[in-house]
Parts: sequence; structure tokens; C-alpha cells
Amino acid sequence: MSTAIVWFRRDLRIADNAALYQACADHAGVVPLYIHAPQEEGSWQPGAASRWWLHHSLQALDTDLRHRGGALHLRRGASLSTLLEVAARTGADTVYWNRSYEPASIARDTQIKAALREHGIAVRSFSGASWQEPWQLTTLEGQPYRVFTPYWRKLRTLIDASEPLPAPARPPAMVLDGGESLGALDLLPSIPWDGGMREHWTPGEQGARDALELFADDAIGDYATARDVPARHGTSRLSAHLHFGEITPKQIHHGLLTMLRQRRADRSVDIEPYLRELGWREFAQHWLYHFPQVTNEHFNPRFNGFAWAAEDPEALRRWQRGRTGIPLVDAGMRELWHTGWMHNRVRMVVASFLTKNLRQHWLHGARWFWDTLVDADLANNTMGWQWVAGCGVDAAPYFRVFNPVSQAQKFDPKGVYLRRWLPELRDAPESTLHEPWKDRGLLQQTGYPAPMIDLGLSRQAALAAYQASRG
Ligand SMILES: Cc1cc2nc3c(=O)[nH]c(=O)nc-3n(C[C@H](O)[C@H](O)[C@H](O)COP(=O)(O)OP(=O)(O)OC[C@H]3O[C@@H](n4cnc5c(N)ncnc54)[C@H](O)[C@@H]3O)c2cc1C
Repeated sequence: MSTAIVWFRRDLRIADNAALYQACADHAGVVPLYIHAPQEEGSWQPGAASRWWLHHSLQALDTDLRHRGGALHLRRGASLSTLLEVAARTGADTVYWNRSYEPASIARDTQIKAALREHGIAVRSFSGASWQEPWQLTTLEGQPYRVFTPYWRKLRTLIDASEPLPAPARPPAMVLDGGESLGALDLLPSIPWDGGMREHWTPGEQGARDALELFADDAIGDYATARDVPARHGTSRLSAHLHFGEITPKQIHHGLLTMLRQRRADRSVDIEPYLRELGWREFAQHWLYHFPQVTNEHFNPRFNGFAWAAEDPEALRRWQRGRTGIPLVDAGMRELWHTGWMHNRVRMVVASFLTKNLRQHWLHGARWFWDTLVDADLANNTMGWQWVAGCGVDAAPYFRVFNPVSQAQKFDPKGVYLRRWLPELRDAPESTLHEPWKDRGLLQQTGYPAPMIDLGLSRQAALAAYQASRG
């Protein structure tokens, strides 16, 4: 009887899992294994919110495997020695995995593949949760893409809505004793600050499917406009599920079309704007694959001489806590703290405020997001921060400084989002809600802070710094 190990990593699902599917087809015994080895993720080890999600996602995967007569074998320690040990114990002759594309994972997996082969153990790796491998698309000149639109045009021609792989017909039924308990991985916070996350999220494959159904029922119809309204549940909220590989773009595409066919007499729903956003995710992976240094360095070297302000711990603290005195910035930062997620438009606004009005280096923001986002993703987060800061790929020009007041007036005119996250301003009249500093009495009564910085003057200072850095 031949035995294989399926090494789960960022693919915590059973359906549309090529590694699992193939291992179950080719081997009588299959050991589903997860190795907790955060030290192998370089300088970007998972933050607190990601660890919380991971705990629950592993639990969900284990439950699903148990329903099929298997169990997730949990270990911690170095991946290579653990794989060798589990292979020796079970007699496994092949290790299966789905690829991850972050620089540290690529380096580690290359090494592990070679070492396993030296030990006579075969390795079969499969495409991760993406439409294309990040190295597959190139420009006509054979170069990586640096502009999204042509990248997406090309990628779109390669995407079809074919059916994703089902769960394996013969499930992995091999149960090993002697692993770690989930609790022993120490992923949950010791102080219970995770109530808001529990309220908002259901990690795991079923949670991802439910989120997709909700999106198909409620929001896909007017996604193109509603996606910019932070008070609405107008986006799919699938980012963390995608990051942990609980669902794939292929499943989303096929699933949406199927659900729309089943539920709607009206066939006119256009899912293209949504697919395009998934394209940004893939563009980020492509970019990070070709330019791995960007996690810590400006992509545009012109910014190497930029005069970022000195690190200001007090300013950073006010931004992190949502006490800047600028309502949309504070609402977003508090949404993040409470739920582990922030609406995309508000992410752009808070990032612009930090990197332009406060002129703090984008890495300070990227690190905070890394620790607090349930969807913290090295490619997307790095691209998002560098894009807003102006130094990234296909980035917003530096002089585009988001004005948090006009953004709130445009996308949250009645202040529904602001009132939701800023209890101090819940009863503020619409006339002053967006600029509460215009009513000193309101600030005194409510304790909401005065703005920590003048938006107009700080914008001018940022633009002057940018001009100076260009020489
Ligand atoms: C400063 C900043 C930091 C960000 N950090 C992250 C991060 O760590 N992880 C993360 O997943 N996204 C990040 N984003 C991108 C985006 O904000 C989130 O993907 C989105 O808000 C997630 O919500 P959703 O799933 O409802 O999105 P939807 O609008 O439903 O989009 C569907 C999916 O498309 C992908 N997507 C959408 N917008 C983008 C984008 N701009 N760039 C890349 N992929 C995108 C995501 O996988 C998302 O789940 C960041 C954006 C900014 C401006």
C-alpha cells in the first residue's frame, strides 16, 4: 500500500485542492499534515489577527477531515525534519503540496524539494489558489508587467469558468497519533481581544462558501458602485478566505455564475468588475514574485531619497488607536481594530493620511496592518501600501493625496459608517459630522479629539517634500 503526505500550508480546503485530490487518487494511504513553522516566513511572520484566523481555519479543516474519516496531523518545528520524520514513520514515498508564492516560502520549498529527493522521497507540487502561476505571464518583451491594465487584459483571456476540482472521492483516511494539539500551537491571544473578530468572521471552507453565497445574493448586482461605500456590505469579504486558501478564484468564478443562474431571472449581472479585483490580487503576486525586495524597499528607486518624517511614536499611536481627530481615518482604524478588516476605500484613505499628511514611512503602516488584519497578505499589503504612498507598481501619483473629508462626504454622505465606528459622534448633526472641529462645543461635549494635524498644510508640506526629493 503506497502512502503519501499532503503538506497543507496556505490551502486550507478540501475541494479544488489539486495536491490533495491527486494524492488521494494515487495512494491508498494519505496523511494530511500541517506544520507550524512561523520562523520560516522570514521577517514577515504572521501577525496576531492572522494567527487567530489560522487557529480557526485549522480547526475547521480538521473537523471536515474527521467527517471523512481522517484527521489533520499537526506538528511544529522545522518543516524539512518534520516531513522526513513523518515520512519515515508512515513509509510515505511522496510529499504533495500546493505552491505558495512569497519569497521566503519559495526559497524554503526549493530547498525542501531538493532535500526530500535526496532522501528518495518524491515531491509533487501544484498550482496554489490562483488562476496563473506568477511567472507565467510576461509582456511581449518577456518582461514582468508593471502596469495592471495590460496584465489583466492578458490574464482575462486565459480565464474560463470551468468547473473546479471536487473534493476527493476517496478521502484521506489515515490518522496518525502523536501530533500537537491545536491549542499547543499558541495561536490565540492570551488576552481575549478577539470578540469583534468572532462576531464578524467564520474562518474555514464552509465560512468561505457562505460568504460567497451572501455576496451572490446581496451585493454582486451593484458591486461596481457599492464596492466604494464603506457603510454597505458591498464587497465579498473573501480576502482572508482567499489568503488562507479556503476558496480559490476558480471556485469563486464558477460558483458566482452557477448561483446567479440558479437564483436570478435577471441575467444581466455583470461579474467582470469583481473578477478584475481578483486580477489585482494576482497582479500583486506577479509583482512580488519578480521583485521580492519590495516587501521592505521602495519599488520606485526615486523614493530612496524621499524625506520621510522621523518616526513619531505618538503620531503612530494616535493613528493606530483611531484618535487622529479626522473622522474617516479614525472610523477605519477602529473598524480594523474591532473586526480585523477595513473597507478598501478607507484603507486607501488611512494609508494616504499616514504616508502623506503625517509623512511616516509606509512600512510603519504596513507593519500595523500586518499585525491587525485577518487578511494580512504579503503581496496585497505591500502593493496596497506602496501604491498609496506613490512608490509602488502602477502606483497612484504622489500628488494624489486623499482628502479624508471629501472622501467621507462622497462615499459616506449621511455618516452611517462614521457613526457606526465613532460612538462619540453618533448624535452629531450631519452638518458638522464630517468636520467636527468646526464645532468646538461638540468636541468638548463628546471628548472626540481635535485634529492632530491641519489637512491642508500637511498636504502642502508633503508635496514640497516630494518636489525636493526629485531635485
Ligand atoms: C494600504 C492597503 C493595504 C491592503 N492590504 C491588504 C492585505 O493585506 N490583504 C488583502 O487581501 N488585501 C489588501 N488590500 C486590498 C483590499 O483592500 C482588500 O483586498 C479588500 O478590501 C478585501 O475585501 P473584500 O474581500 O471584500 O474585497 P472585494 O472587493 O470583494 O474583492 C475581492 C478580492 O479581490 C482581491 N482584491 C480586491 N482589491 C484588491 C487590491 N486593491 N489589491 C489586491 N487584491 C485585491 C482580494 O483578494 C479580495 O478579497 C490592501 C489595500 C490597501 C489600500
